[in-house]
Amino acid sequence: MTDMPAHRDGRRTGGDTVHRPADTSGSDRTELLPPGYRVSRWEVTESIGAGGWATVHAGRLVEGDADEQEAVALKVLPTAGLAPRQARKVAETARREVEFGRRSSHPRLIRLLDTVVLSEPDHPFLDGAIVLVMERAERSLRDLLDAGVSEAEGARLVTEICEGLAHLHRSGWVHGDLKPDNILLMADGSVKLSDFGLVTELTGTHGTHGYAPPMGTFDYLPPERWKAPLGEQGVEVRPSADIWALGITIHELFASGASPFPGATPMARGAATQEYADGRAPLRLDGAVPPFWRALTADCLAPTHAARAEHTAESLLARIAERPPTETDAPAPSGRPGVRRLGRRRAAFVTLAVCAVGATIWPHVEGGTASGATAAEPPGRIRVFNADQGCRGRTDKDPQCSLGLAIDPMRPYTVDNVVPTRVWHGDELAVDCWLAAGMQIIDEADTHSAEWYRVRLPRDSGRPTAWLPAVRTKDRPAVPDCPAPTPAR
Ligand SMILES: Nc1ncnc2c1ncn2[C@@H]1O[C@H](COP(=O)(O)OP(=O)(O)OP(=O)(O)O)[C@@H](O)[C@H]1O
Repeated sequence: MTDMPAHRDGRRTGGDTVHRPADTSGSDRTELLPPGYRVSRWEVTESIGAGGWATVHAGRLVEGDADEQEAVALKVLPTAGLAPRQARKVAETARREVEFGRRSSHPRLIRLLDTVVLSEPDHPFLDGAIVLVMERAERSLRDLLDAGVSEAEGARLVTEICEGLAHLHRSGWVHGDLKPDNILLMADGSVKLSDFGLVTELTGTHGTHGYAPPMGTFDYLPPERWKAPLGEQGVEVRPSADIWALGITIHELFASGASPFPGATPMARGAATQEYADGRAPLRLDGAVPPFWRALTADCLAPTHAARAEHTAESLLARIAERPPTETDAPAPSGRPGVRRLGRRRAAFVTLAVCAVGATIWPHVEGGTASGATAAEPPGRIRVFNADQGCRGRTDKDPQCSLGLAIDPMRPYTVDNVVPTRVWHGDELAVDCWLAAGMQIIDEADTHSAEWYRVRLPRDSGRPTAWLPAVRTKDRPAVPDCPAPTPAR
């Protein structure tokens, strides 16, 4: 979130000029808290960066239980020295983040672990500052833009962004400031949305809209926001605003950071946005954006709320799941599928913990045994292991904790390559055979493996078998080698 004129991209919303006060700390804002500084049970290790209102530091847990998250990010929102109006904005930002963090939890959203108010009578700039303690990401999507991504990698990233958005919208919230800076990448490469300072709860008779402070980031604001009246409650926002921001983000992802709207400054690009929305200029998408994503981006960038509203995060996820495979998804000559254009990026990540589209559960697992398997006695059995600690030790089959089985172990492990049947931590599966060299998978604990197990599916699931990455089980049964799999759909 920002409405600062001096921000990296000169971002600021229209009609609400707010200037950051002179920094009274006497130091670089990003070093607001020195290494070793103690914030409740955490200690600052280094600085990460600064946004419009906040500075973010890396921290580690120095007092707590062994199963608590050790690496955290500490987002500091100082209020001292601000004019009353600015202080109110910071407090409102913090209030939204905390309220949202308290009520929402999803694997695609950065988790808020705690909030702390600093008491530093001898340091007026820090005294009363609010610190949000969050899970720590490795970097943001912004860091990937210059180098560009392959289509397969882009597909995975957009899928995961949509999963986060779909959850938000389903739960009745609008993010309000979606952009590559607020799309964080964890150590395993998975996506989590962050920065909920402008998050808005949908109200209205049918829960269709909410009201937010007149802030945001110029380059990601939908055309209607430029003309939105500012009422007592703020400006009206709807989920379609996030879909617009998603369209800009997808374009930037495939076009090495380029906006679809021409202009040297955010204001100029804003003017171009309005020309397009008024029908005075066509939408010109960069040729680097692959055909499937061009069509999707154009729908996200439908010029009016009404036209955009039919493209929800859920419907986009379903479209992506149906995406026909392209050349970059096909096995590479080296026999290591899909890795050619990933460069330093890893081959494939376990990204299928959540699959919002058409998931059905493993219907015959009772007491942890897959009794509905197809043929007679299987050569082996394995238990599913979920690296996400929060998903272990629960028995409620929460969809957020479900794991996917691949259709083809040689293709990227993405939503278009999984069967509808889901499995959960502890499920026992019948195994036919072991594959040594499929698509390489990296789990949340950074375990790499190209090994897979072919597991049997229940009789009524439409196909006899599917594939579980070996990183998803701790068992190593003595089963025969699988024959080389033939490409499947
Ligand atoms: N949980 C986190 N883990 C790791 N880095 C983070 C985390 N949250 C934020 N950051 C990084 O810290 C920096 C500042 O983040 P912040 O949310 O304050 O600002 P921003 O989103 O860049 O700007 P603004 O909120 O003003 O639009 C960014 O580089 C961001 O990627």
